[in-house]
Amino acid sequence: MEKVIKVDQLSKTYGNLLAVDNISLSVKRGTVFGLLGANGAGKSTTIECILGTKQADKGQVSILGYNPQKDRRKLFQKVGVQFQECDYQPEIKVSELCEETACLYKTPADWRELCSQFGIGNKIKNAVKSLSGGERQRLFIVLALIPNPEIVFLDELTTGLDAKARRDVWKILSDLKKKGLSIFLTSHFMDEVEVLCDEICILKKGKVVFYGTVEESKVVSGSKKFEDAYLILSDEEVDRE
Ligand SMILES: Nc1ncnc2c1ncn2[C@@H]1O[C@H](COP(=O)(O)OP(=O)(O)OP(=O)(O)O)[C@@H](O)[C@H]1O
Repeated sequence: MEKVIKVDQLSKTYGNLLAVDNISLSVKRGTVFGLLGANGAGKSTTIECILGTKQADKGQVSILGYNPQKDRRKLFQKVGVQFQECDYQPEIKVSELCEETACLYKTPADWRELCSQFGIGNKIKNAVKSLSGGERQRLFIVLALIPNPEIVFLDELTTGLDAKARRDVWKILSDLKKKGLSIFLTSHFMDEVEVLCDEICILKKGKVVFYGTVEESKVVSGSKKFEDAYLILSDEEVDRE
């Protein structure tokens, strides 16, 4: 199967801190890849180095065969990114932000349909700043999908969403995956990872401590439940003792 993301021996330091330590991974087309790890394990830094928004100290990255730093313009049309926050004019409405975003792409998705799929169809006339935290989070997923991307990066996918909204998001992403979308996500919710991810990589202090499927993680750790497997492999239990 074609690999849409290839990362080879990526490292990134902040001063004396080795935040990403020699990470290699790849993502196959039409699959969901989950990057997991405790707070501070290096997930966001890895994503930013993959996207080229942060300069890695070492390593090679290719997205859809392009170098993300050199071929930013070409990748812009093909890759969606969910931001935790984004800059928008203070009074801008949901519809205006979506329209402005759609204008940037050659073949944008129907943002009205996306908004209603994500349960914010009745909010499009409202100011973005008036949305609840969970509504804004859903809007940011919509914005990431407006490019009609081949790959989408979703950092802390459903943080702040209620139980129903989380399940709705899982269903929509599963449907998009069936249509060929490749998804790179981070999440602290193991139920979500278990439902969505074809492959996972667990980081601890910037290093890969497990790479494989959810099922394999259970076998390797001798756990029946994935959450237990995650805690054992990421060593979070030991750290908290
Ligand atoms: N700009 C920065 N300058 C200095 N240190 C940083 C910077 N950004 C991140 N770090 C540190 O690098 C490490 C990795 O941070 P990162 O944000 O990548 O972790 P994360 O796995 O995404 O965490 P979380 O789950 O809390 O979002 C942490 O120790 C963090 O404090």
